[in-house]
Amino acid sequence: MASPSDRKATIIDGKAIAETIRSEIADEVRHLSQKHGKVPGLAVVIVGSRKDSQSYVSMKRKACTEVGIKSFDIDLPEQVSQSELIGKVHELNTNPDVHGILVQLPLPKHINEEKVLSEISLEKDVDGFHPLNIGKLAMKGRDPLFLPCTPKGCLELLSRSGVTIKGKKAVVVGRSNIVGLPVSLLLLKADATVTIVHSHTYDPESIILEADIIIAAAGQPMMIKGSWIKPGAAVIDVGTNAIDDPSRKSGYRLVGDVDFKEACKVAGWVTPVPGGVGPMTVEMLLKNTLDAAKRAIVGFRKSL
Ligand SMILES: NC(=O)C1=CN([C@@H]2O[C@H](COP(=O)(O)OP(=O)(O)OC[C@H]3O[C@@H](n4cnc5c(N)ncnc54)[C@H](OP(=O)(O)O)[C@@H]3O)[C@@H](O)[C@H]2O)C=CC1
Ligand SMILES: Nc1nc(=O)c2c([nH]1)NC[C@@H]1CN(c3ccc(C(=O)N[C@@H](CCC(=O)O)C(=O)O)cc3)C=[N+]21
Repeated sequence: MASPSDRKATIIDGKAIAETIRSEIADEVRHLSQKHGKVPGLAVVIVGSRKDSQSYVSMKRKACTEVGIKSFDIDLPEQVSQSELIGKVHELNTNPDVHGILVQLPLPKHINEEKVLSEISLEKDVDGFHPLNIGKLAMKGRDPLFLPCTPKGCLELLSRSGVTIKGKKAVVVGRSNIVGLPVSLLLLKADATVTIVHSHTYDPESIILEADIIIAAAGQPMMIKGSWIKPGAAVIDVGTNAIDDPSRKSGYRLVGDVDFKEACKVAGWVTPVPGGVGPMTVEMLLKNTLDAAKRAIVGFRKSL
């Protein structure tokens, strides 16, 4: 008889799934430009010079170029004032060649994130971070124009792996505006019973242990041990944490919020870090930009 330690989870290959989606998007972009003579445009705004933000932004810009989306690069200095940044957003709102606008987070402390995100035109909010888009996500019977990219990527990974959500117990670890909260709302819309664990939760282990689906987005390296996972559960690891690793040239490596090795022995499905949710986030951004361009160019309407 197989002992629990022989159990082998299916590793969800986010990178491969993202590549498939990328070629579908590239085909659609080509089709759109042949038929209408216009290409989708994405403005990526970065303020300051945080290393991690710069690396994420360059990944997004490179991905755009690869599928034929025109990337508008807006690099602003750390000291830029809130009103200058909002002025830039307004300019992009009225530029007909720009179909999507992304303001990379976090912003410097002197800038009010919510104020800036609220100024992005709803039709161009490809990050899905506009308060009205999030509000609609939270309400029954309302559909936001765009779903936030990381949460949308998590659900896409589940559905492409054949994991159903309806009626399942889902536990989300983290409640941030960009991941934890919207992914909880999406799971709820998909008819899961959702519990949210955060930094004040008493005994997170026993709550997580009940989950059929775990979404880990706490930013705590390898916090979730194998013994916290119900055998057969689907584990989606959003965490992207750099930890010191002197054996690497870079001096660090990326780990998730889940102990991947242990999870592989217990879970039914598990996503790796890197190569899981991260590449899907980028793909969902391209997809949202394509949808925004279709709406603007051919008046395409799609319920999300
Ligand atoms: N792969 C991808 O595409 C993306 C990956 N990420 C990664 O996901 C992780 C989360 O990002 P983000 O949501 O922006 O992070 P935040 O720091 O904004 O939020 C973290 C959340 O986790 C909760 N939390 C922190 N520590 C614990 C703990 N010990 N137990 C339970 N809950 C805890 C916090 O609780 P409280 O609210 O009480 O403070 C908070 O709600 C990071 O590693 C980030 O790098 C983020 C975006 C995209
Ligand atoms: N306005 C805004 N929108 C965002 O979507 C947004 C943001 N701000 N701020 C920061 C977070 C973080 N984020 C990631 C995107 C891709 C990977 C990704 O592709 N990761 C690769 C590894 C990348 C590497 O090797 O460094 C992977 O997991 O395989 C990770 C994290 C988007 N974010």
